[in-house]
Amino acid sequence: MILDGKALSEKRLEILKEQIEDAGLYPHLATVLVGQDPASQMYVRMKHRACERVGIGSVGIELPAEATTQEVLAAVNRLNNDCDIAGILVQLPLPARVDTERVIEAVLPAKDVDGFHPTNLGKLFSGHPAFVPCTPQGIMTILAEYGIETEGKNAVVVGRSVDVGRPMAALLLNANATVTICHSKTQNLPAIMRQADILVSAIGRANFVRADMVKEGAVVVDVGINHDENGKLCGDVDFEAVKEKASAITPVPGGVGPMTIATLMENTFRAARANSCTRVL
Ligand SMILES: NC(=O)C1=CN([C@@H]2O[C@H](COP(=O)(O)OP(=O)(O)OC[C@H]3O[C@@H](n4cnc5c(N)ncnc54)[C@H](OP(=O)(O)O)[C@@H]3O)[C@@H](O)[C@H]2O)C=CC1
Ligand SMILES: Nc1nc(=O)c2c([nH]1)NC[C@@H]1CN(c3ccc(C(=O)N[C@@H](CCC(=O)O)C(=O)O)cc3)C=[N+]21
Repeated sequence: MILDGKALSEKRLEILKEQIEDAGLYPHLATVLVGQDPASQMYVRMKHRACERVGIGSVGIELPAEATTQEVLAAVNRLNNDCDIAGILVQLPLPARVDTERVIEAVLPAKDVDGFHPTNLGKLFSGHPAFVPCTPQGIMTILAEYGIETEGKNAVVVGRSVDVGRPMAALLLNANATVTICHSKTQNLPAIMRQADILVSAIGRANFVRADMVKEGAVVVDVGINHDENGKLCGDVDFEAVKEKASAITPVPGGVGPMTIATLMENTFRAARANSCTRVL
């Protein structure tokens, strides 16, 4: 079974558009982009396009690559204090000189639609999620929509980043899976991966996950966004070989990525509903 994140995201965006209309709200998402990285520019454009589709206004703040931590903090503070902004997304990665931690901690947790603020991550890890990072939340939506059970299952998450691997593990744990988190120092990684009923790969290496690392019948979720030797977009998983072994698998493109963006839109609507000072503009 191919887990069609693209189709599911389209469906969720349609539903969301109606919910936003019915609520009589015109939520706004602000993105903060520092520098001119073409991939980051593309992601921000994709997010603004999704906003437009569902009836969310978007404000794009762009700062030069030389911006200081103070300048980024000032931009975030202005957005925190702007009643019309429901959600704030600081596009990552920030240039190395900028103190990413300080910037993320400056975003008001109530506007942190990325779910990266320590308050929101703490809530997630304590089993009381508020805003949850969009990529792992989108993956949970895929699993739920396709009726994939997590309770009691062995879940293996490869990758421990704050934006994907760690919150993915917390969500699976909250959903009663038995969770193992692996990373670049993990010993016997293929043997651990072969134990997985649900295998999530968030590494960032083309064709890392081969068929011999996957248990027959496993559910395989591919978070990776890479380019193969021919420059073609691909995930972490050797899709053609692994799909023969897996009971279900997400493709790249068209799997996790579109669900990340749909979840961002859902989080922004939630932020707007909770934001007592959001007015209809
Ligand atoms: N589809 C989507 O919506 C999204 C896709 N992505 C993509 O997902 C991938 C991961 O993103 P992100 O989590 O931000 O990346 P990071 O680079 O922050 O983290 C990668 C993780 O993979 C681990 N890792 C790297 N190499 C190996 C290895 N050989 N064996 C085991 N573990 C390894 C690292 O371990 P260690 O900690 O030890 O260094 C690290 O924990 C990227 O391709 C990114 O583009 C990211 C966000 C959203
Ligand atoms: N603050 C912040 N929040 C993020 O959520 C965030 C971020 N920074 N930095 C970068 C990563 C990456 N990310 C993706 C979103 C959509 C696709 C996506 O839709 N991909 C399409 C393919 C798009 C293409 O053609 O390249 C797909 O997989 O089908 C991928 C990756 C969000 N990120």
